[in-house]
Amino acid sequence: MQPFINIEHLEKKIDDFTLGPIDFLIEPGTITALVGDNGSGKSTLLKIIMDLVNADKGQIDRFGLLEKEGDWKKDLAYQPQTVVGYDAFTGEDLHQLISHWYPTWDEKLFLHIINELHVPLNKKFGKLSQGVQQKLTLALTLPRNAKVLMLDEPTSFMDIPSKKIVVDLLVDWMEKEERAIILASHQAEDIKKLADFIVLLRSGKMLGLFEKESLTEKYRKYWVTGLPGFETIPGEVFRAEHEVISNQPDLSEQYFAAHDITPMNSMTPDLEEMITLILANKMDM
Ligand SMILES: Nc1ncnc2c1ncn2[C@@H]1O[C@H](COP(=O)(O)OP(=O)(O)OP(=O)(O)O)[C@@H](O)[C@H]1O
Repeated sequence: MQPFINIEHLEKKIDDFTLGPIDFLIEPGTITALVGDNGSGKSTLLKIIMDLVNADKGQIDRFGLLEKEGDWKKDLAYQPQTVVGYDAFTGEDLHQLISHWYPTWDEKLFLHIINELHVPLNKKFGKLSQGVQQKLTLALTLPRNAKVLMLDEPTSFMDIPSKKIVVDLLVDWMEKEERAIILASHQAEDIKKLADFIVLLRSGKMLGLFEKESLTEKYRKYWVTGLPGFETIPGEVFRAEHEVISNQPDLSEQYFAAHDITPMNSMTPDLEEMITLILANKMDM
């Protein structure tokens, strides 16, 4: 199946910051999370995909159309981290304006989101709290029914119950047609629940595109005392005082047995921990 978006050798320099080279595909039916430390280039990458910022090198193929050709914008719905120009309008004003621009607008879905997230439509956007602004913005983005939804930190200001509702709304939205989501997020729970793939960015460099499970499944974390400090055990990719993470648990456990070492406990490491270690460059990949 043809990918919705194909990004090849993309690079962008802004002052002393360099994004890229970036290479990845967005396939129909997938959710990809862009994850990286602050200032790693997630928002810039989304803006380049949306053609709001020009890249210096590389190319983006959107729905089979290269670069600037064709009318692809209706197929890409983008929710920026901060929306500009909404403040003076009420939710209802924005609803009327935006729903008219999109022939595929799903009014039922809009009303459902407003209802689920308790968004008042009679107040000016600028007077709403940041969390409610995010809810209203999502309600004005999701019903456009684009093929690809690009969300930049969509739940960062929301309360915990609302974040859960948004995850459910996005899962439902994905199920209706062949669609895809690109999500820039620092929210570990959203990433865990939603992402199929994770693009890791560190200071503008793409560390890779990982299947979410691949970041945890093959690893095992052991709590262990009595390890020789001078020797790396088979499979070891990370060590702290009484912790070892291994990418070859069988070999590590053979080593423990051969050296009369009994781990106090072991478990599959948490996704958040693995991402933290990789971004901090503390783990051998
Ligand atoms: N308009 C701009 N002018 C100057 N520098 C910019 C501009 N936009 C982005 N940058 C720089 O580009 C880099 C990447 O910023 P970007 O906002 O893309 O990161 P991010 O990963 O989205 O960060 P965060 O997680 O904090 O939202 C930063 O160093 C930032 O200062």
